[in-house]
Amino acid sequence: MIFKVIPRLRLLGHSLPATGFTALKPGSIICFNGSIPVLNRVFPFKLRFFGLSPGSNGKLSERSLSTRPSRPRSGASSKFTPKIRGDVRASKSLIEDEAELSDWVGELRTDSFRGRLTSEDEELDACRERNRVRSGDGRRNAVPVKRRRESELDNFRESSKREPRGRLGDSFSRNSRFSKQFDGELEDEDIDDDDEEDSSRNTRGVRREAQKVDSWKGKRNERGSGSRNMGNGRGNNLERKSSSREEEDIDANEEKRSWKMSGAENFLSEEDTVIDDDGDYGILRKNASSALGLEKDVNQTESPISSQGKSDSYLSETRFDQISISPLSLKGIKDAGYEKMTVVQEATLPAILKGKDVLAKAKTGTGKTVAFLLPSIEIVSKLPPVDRDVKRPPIHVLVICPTRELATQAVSEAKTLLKYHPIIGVQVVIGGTKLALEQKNLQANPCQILVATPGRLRDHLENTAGFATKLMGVKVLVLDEADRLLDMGFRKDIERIIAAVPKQRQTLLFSATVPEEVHQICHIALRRDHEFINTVQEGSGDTHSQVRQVYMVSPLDKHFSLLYVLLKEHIADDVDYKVLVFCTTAKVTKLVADVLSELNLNVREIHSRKSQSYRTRVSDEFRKSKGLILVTSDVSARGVDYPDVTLVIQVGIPSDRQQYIHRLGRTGRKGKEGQGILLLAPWEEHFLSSIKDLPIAKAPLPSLDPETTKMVERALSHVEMKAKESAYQAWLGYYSSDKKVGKDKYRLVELANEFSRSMGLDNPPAIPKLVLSKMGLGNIPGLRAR
Ligand SMILES: Nc1ncnc2c1ncn2[C@@H]1O[C@H](COP(=O)(O)OP(=O)(O)OP(=O)(O)O)[C@@H](O)[C@H]1O
Repeated sequence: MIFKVIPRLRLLGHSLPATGFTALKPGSIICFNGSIPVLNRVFPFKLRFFGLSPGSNGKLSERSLSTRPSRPRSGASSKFTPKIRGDVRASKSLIEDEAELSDWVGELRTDSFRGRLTSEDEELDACRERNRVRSGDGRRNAVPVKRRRESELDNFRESSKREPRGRLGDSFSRNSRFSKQFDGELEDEDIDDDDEEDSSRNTRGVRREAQKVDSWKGKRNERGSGSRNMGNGRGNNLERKSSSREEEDIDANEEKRSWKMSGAENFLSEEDTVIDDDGDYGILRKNASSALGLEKDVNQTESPISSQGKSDSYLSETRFDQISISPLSLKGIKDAGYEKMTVVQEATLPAILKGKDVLAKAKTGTGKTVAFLLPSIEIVSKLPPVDRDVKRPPIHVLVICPTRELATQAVSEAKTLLKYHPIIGVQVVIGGTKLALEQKNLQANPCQILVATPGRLRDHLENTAGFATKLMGVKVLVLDEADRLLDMGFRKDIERIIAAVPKQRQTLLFSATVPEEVHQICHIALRRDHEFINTVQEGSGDTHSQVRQVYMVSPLDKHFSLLYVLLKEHIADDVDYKVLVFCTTAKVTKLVADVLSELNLNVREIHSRKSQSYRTRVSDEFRKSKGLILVTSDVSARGVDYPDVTLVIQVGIPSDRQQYIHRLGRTGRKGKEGQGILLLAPWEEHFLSSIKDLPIAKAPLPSLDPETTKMVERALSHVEMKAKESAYQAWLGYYSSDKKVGKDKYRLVELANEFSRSMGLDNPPAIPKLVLSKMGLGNIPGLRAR
């Protein structure tokens, strides 16, 4: 049984030696000063039934808003990380992308405990498609918007006038949403057929290259206080692994594995808090000591923020043709329709072109991809051309993205910028596609820029002849969504990749969220003298002011109906609606999509259980569409650039604050308006404390008439039992890993059964005994074991 698990998980790679983390070694920091003048702008609030009036939320009115006019839309960790021999194992060695992190534990269990089951996803897709055709695009089912009772509105207006709440520290220390992504799903099967094939492939042939890397690695000096010196810091418990190979651990400990909290939240210390701002104009640069509270103001003269006064605007005043970039890049930029640089592009370009390592923080949808791609291309364009006869032409720029969708998107942006650079090639390597095909492509079309997901990159390192040698040519390493890539779910892969690229390189870390933990561990990748460039104005919050955020609290049994009504209201309100509905796990995503589809809404679903070709197809469709609802797991949470998303609904608690911000960031991109609704059950309200610095206000629940409730019940009764069973189990797994909810197992089971009833089930679905015991729920009354 164990041997069956290993190839499926592709745990054939070498593990890194034991690692821990050194104390904080921050580099210099630049941040955009909080005093940049701004013009407040109030956007019309579109969630009319909420009764929010502009500025009604004290926080909102206090925030600095964009000076740019709002363009109308055109046309309208591990809590369940397996513990192995007492060592916390938070990452699978070769996880391809973010979503797979949640899958692999479930997959492991499936294989370990029950053997493989058949997937029905594609059949359901076809069925959903039939439904869609039958029902048209869903718009004609729109019901008139129901008016809120006046008193309800008044009450809400009153309550939303309250003062903004104080700032609360990031919740990253809950050890990441990765932990929450463990969803306890056992029924799934259709992940990465190709990956499975990859994993069993060529494992012996791999060794040569891998050994080369390892022996080379051994000779390397430490990079700054770097990754090889991670055994001494706080949080050693996170990665206190011996150098034994990952699959060996799995073999030996299969029976001992338990899904417990890693305690990773303990690895931070409050004393390391960075103070970002001292209230001066311009750029405030901080060095390492400033991160400990001793700030050093060295206002930069070479790159003043010409966007002062527009701190919430994504565009700066600097045009691309005013800066020193190659004419070929400039032509590509022009063709892309970019005229002015975005604030983050303007702020980071000089530092990157100067050769600095950069950690950059900028809000969602503000052009970070171009910010790291453009200077990277400039760097490559200045390198001497690679001789055609070179057997293994070097890769000069390596971009790592946490999801396949994001990697594909980055490549597409790179191609746009490279349009007039005939001799610079770009390629992508991602999971879910044939490794052999990628190997062929890499061979046939040498590229200087490679975009990859971490797991697949490791696959190539270990399976593709000459690949390790090519990586020795890397001059620029980029970690997009850096906080995600540096958290426990990807850490091992990232460490392995960092070990495979030269120490003498430039490293760029970009994200919309840079929690304090990232400052503490970024030395894994960055030089000590790196610059932290923060374009998020102090006090403006990490989300966009033009995105109206509300939360609603309602008992679970109303969630399906409420979701339906919210969607119908929105559809009626905006003919060009484009909605993302985020769910907690892949299986819950599927269930919600099934229900909404039964309700004749125009729905697509996307999550890690879908084949890559399906994911690509749906993603492309949603990008181009209007009048569509995409029900999704966290595969769409980060980075994906769907234009003109009108509403983001998050059902249930996101895994952490960062995830909330990134999910919400799918709307309100490029300065556009957007709306966000967080739908919680009463016992999920504790999550609000982690986002209490954000301008989110409580909204009243839309009223549910008996007819709507009946319709939803009917729709639920049409959803396959198997989908409900899987969702129930996944739900249980997800919330078991929540610090608060999962603490009291008796209460957890009561809530799970409430969820079961909300799906219209009289009795909760039975769960395999072994799974229950692995989840620590063996003897809890209220669960049905089988
Ligand atoms: N200078 C520019 N002018 C206009 N549009 C731009 C510019 N640079 C990038 N864009 C566009 O802005 C959009 C958002 O860019 P991108 O996806 O890189 O944002 P991001 O900051 O990485 O967002 P996220 O944090 O969600 O990943 C893209 O459609 C991109 O093509």
